Amino acid sequence: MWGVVRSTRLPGSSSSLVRVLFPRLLPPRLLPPRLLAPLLLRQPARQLAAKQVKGQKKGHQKVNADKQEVEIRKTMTVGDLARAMNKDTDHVFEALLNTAAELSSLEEEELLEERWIKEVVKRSGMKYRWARLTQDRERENKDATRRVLEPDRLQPRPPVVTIMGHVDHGKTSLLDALRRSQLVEQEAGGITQHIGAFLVGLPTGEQVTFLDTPGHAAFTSMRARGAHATDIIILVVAADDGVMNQTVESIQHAKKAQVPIIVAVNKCDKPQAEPERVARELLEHGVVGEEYGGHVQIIPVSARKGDNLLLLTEATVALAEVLELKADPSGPVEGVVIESRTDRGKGAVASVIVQQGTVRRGCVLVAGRSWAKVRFLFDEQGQALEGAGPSRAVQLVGWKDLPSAGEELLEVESEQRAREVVEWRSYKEDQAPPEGGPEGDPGETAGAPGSATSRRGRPMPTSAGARGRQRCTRANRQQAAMRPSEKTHKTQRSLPLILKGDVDGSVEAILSLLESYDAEDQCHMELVHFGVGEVSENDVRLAETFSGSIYGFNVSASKSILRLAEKKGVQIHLHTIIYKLVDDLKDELSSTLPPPWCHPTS
Ligand SMILES: Nc1nc2c(ncn2[C@@H]2O[C@H](COP(=O)(O)OP(=O)(O)OP(=O)(O)O)[C@@H](O)[C@H]2O)c(=O)[nH]1
Repeated sequence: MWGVVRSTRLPGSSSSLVRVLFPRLLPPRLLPPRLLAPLLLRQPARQLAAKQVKGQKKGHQKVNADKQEVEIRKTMTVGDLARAMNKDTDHVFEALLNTAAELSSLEEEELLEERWIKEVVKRSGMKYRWARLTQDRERENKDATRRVLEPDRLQPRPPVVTIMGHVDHGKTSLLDALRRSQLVEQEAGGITQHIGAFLVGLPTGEQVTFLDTPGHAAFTSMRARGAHATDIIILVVAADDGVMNQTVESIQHAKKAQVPIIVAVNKCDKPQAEPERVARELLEHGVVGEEYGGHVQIIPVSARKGDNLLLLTEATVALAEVLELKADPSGPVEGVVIESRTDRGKGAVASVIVQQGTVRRGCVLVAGRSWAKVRFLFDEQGQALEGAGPSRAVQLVGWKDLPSAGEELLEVESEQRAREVVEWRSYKEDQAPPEGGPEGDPGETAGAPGSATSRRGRPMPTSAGARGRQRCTRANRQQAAMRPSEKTHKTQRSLPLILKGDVDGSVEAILSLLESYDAEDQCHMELVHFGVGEVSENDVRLAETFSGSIYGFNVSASKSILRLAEKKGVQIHLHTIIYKLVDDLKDELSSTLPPPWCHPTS
């Protein structure tokens, strides 16, 4: 989706240099003499230097002491190593020539194997020192973890349900209809707040918590996490449209997360409705309805008319009984953050689903790298609560920083302990390998700091926020590590970016989209900073320092900020439609490329 307009590789980019330097990709006779000569010259020089060192056995100790020391870690990219050695990345590639290292696929942001890290240092006439090992030995694990549950304390709890399905099949209408039915039932005059989830009570007294996740394709990553925080998925399929792409995608999410499905065949009020056809189409995707001998309940409904909504909720409760959902309402709180935002009056506010324990005022909680001493709890009607037990969705006020959606929530014994956990996680996150590294799918990183584990022990995908933070830290580190001359004479084209959004969920969704950017070799997208809230003076200053642009989604910028930006030559792009923002960004990335007729020759 990112295809930047011109596809010509930029001469001089590190990847093209690798190919030039790597003889297997380009036979030596094709190498331009300008590049070949220094290579041929350097090789014997290095061998000679090695021979000289061998011959000087007596002076060996002294030579070793004189060598430049490089601090190495087990996880280092080519770029990291180059910076640690105070060299450029081409030096690292060059040092790996004539070794078995896979240079053809090696890029600046790729992790190097430990043996190649050592080899590069050795071949550069330097010596290494393990940085991380000594630090790790000194640093004890201070993280907070989930507790081991005691079976005799467990009590039945309401199910947490996510509604998924194809665009326009009626997810929002169904959620609204369910929420309305609840309001009518309670006859509550309170204002319904969007807190990412709401509780529906049945006439029989049972309750269901519905996760109110956004339905658009752009929010796929959030939905994936929704599936992990949920007990049951209601799959909405329009009776007049049948099984479509995102219906299949939702089935896959459910299967991957091992969450059972109930199918709501919506729009059954329409004359074109064919619920039987939907049931047949679902068979092809392994969703077997009861009438075909399977276990999946397929219920015809109409969100518009409110038909069969009670039946749908009852089916959900019946399935929950089969699942024997239980939790311990006592003991330390555990949960998951489903939404977070900054409120003018209340400060950082997080909507969470409680999974174990009962959250109360005064509880000290950690979520990722944020912590809170709970000052207030509110339900979706804006009513203050004394406490909220398992499966309840509540808004919590009292956070020091905004936690990210999808993050695991854990109670700790004191504020001091919370600070300790957050400090430990920040340290671990800074140490973590970059996304796309050899440690597995970045979306499925288990046990990484700030990532959550579901109640069934399934790993929750790392939030786009956590990955974005890693990216930001690296971008800032790289910028900080640059010599002043390099800051002004960077050869690789790059677009430094500052991203602001109204709520955490929208920032996460945009970060997920940015992750699919695949034209790094043409223009490097450098995420300098991202966050929730209006465009601030600090954002403009950052953009000025990095010569970058600010992109805002559903946020504004005051007149004084706009004036400051104009004065500093910083561009602010404000959007209310996510795809317009992405299109605008694509245009800006394309505009950083040179016109096709003026590629530099060296
Ligand atoms: N006739 C009929 N129309 C419905 C029903 N439910 C939803 N619609 C209509 O279908 C359209 C899409 O409904 P939404 O609830 O926005 O669908 P959605 O799946 O949430 O859409 P996205 O958020 O874009 O994925 C709207 O025009 C609704 O009025 C229904 O039960 N019957």
